[in-house]
Amino acid sequence: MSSERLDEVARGGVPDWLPFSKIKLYTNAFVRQDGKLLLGYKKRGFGKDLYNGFGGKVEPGETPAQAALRELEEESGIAAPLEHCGVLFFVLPDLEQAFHIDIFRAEEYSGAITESDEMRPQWFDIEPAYATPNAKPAAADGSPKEHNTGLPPIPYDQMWADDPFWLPLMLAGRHFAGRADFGSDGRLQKWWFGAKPV
Ligand SMILES: COc1nc(N)nc2c1ncn2[C@H]1C[C@H](O)[C@@H](COP(=O)(O)OP(=O)(O)OP(=O)(O)O)O1
Repeated sequence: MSSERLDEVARGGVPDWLPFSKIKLYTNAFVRQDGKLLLGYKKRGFGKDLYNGFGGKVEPGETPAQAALRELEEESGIAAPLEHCGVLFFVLPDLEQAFHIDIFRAEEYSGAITESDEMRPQWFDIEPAYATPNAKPAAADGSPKEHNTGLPPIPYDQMWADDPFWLPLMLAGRHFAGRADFGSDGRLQKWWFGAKPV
């Protein structure tokens, strides 16, 4: 991401950021198509039982973009023309390492979506009203709105607590960056998110 200033989108929590002694590089990739967002239900390991994009550690000798393509294929069976759209940094109290995560997105894919040992892929509705957490779909006259896709909404209540801050930015086509520090209860304890001006 360029050094252009970001507009602050959200900030909150306690005064001080958590310390960390090591940074590990990760990726996370999101594919959307025809009003749908593909997420994976994590079946094991870190983030088990949460929905997320497809991603993991950047291996030695790989660029983040190469790692993102590899992880997407390994975890969901598909290939996609991924574009970099954001950077996130997370610190958890019980982990020595901090997470530096390059986020990628694509609007098309090839191959057959396939469940892996790690992830069970599932499509969700990204009807604009659902792009923000807790939003209820409504027509212009206020009546409940039919879904075009018939799919469930993005399951923010089964995702990491940071996701409601930046996922809507990604869905809106913004470039973003942010940091979130977690408490030992799994809740956010301090956060900041920003996006490139539109
Ligand atoms: C702490 O907050 C987080 N929020 C979100 N939205 N995503 C996160 C957070 N912390 C980690 N992640 C992402 C980063 C990666 O995409 C995955 C974790 O990757 P994993 O540990 O599964 O890495 P792999 O290389 O696939 O692991 P294996 O060794 O099991 O193959 O979560």
